[in-house]
Amino acid sequence: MSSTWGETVKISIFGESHGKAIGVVLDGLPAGERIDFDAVALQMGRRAPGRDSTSTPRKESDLPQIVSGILNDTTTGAPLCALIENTNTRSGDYDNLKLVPRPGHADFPAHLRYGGYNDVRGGGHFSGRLTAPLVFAGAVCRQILQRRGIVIGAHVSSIKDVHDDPFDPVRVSEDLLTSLSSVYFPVINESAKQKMLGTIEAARLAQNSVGGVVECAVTGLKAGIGGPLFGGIEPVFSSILFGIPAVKGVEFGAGFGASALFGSENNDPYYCDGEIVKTKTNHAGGILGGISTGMPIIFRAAFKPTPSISLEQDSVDLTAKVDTKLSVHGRHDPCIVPRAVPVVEAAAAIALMNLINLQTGGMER
Ligand SMILES: Cc1cc2nc3c(=O)[nH]c(=O)nc-3n(C[C@H](O)[C@H](O)[C@H](O)COP(=O)(O)O)c2cc1C
Ligand SMILES: C=C(O[C@@H]1CC(C(=O)O)=C[C@@H](OP(=O)(O)O)[C@H]1O)C(=O)O
Repeated sequence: MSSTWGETVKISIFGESHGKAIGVVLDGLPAGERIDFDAVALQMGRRAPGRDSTSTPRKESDLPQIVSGILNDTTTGAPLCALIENTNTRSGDYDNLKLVPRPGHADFPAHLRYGGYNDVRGGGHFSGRLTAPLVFAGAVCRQILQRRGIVIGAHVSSIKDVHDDPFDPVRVSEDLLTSLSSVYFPVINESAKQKMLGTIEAARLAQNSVGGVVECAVTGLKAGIGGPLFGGIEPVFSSILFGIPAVKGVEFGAGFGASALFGSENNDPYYCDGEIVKTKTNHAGGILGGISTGMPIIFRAAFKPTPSISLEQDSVDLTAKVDTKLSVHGRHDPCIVPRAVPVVEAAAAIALMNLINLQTGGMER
């Protein structure tokens, strides 16, 4: 299983949901970067399971143990390794799933791909739990970026058919991103959140699940970062975002909506703000030709509804090769989206560290 991503700053995520621990090795970080571990814990806590009825009841403290790469709260330049223990596993929930795969989860294709040797407990290496080390890595990277004026924040843009207000793609402020990125279930319009909570609770009570969209913005990225074709901002961001379990769509700026506009509507007209060239609109989401324009980066990631639901569904018995019924019992998120917000922000931070390449002086301190 290849769970390594990145070139200049490489992350390697290891572990399984019901194994002893999960973790990450971060390679290529600049040395001499002070890391605020309270700020790291804040991000880990926003994603951690066991919060309330919007999340899985599995409780984990998700406190990272630093194995290497940090001395006196400062990066040494050596690979940074962090371990996160699994303390609250209930593997009996998965006894029957080895033989009867859950529709919508990775059980069946993973069984074929790994000859039945994959760990199905808790989803094994396919589990959303593996986003805990991703958030750790992102929490480290975002501090290094923040020191250079780059701020990342996201909100729950929709849950099923309930929508939050969108970001203003031209004027999204650092202050808004900072406040969104410090809380669980961030929204711009609090009244939308109440409706979203109702939608998640109704699905949970009906033994079902719902999906939704996370919208993320980045400010402070200077113009001229990125490149054409495969090394551009969109491909680099997309490849890490699609690595997040349950992500089924990624769009930048006006995204799919741009396909329904005239060129005259979609093009973002330029103007001079003193010495700085800006655009009056930002359908491009701050990216043209894979390169930053200096306007805010805006993108969205769509999450499918949680696959493990207790409603009865059709499955198969892989040993007897007969059709059967399955209702999944265990501890699952009725909706992945609220916990996935810090995961999307983390993926953006790691992607940006690769695009900027601090080792060759991409952005001044
Ligand atoms: C933060 C997070 C939490 C998740 N929680 C659950 C869960 O409780 N139950 C579940 O069946 N899937 C959950 N998932 C989704 C599955 O891990 C995912 O659907 C599965 O690995 C199959 O991958 P795919 O949907 O990308 O094809 C979660 C994903 C994330 C990112
Ligand atoms: C533990 C976490 O979420 C888990 C993600 C997950 C899945 O299939 O993705 C299934 C559940 O695992 P378990 O059955 O062991 O409770 C969730 O609780 C976490 O995110 O830290």
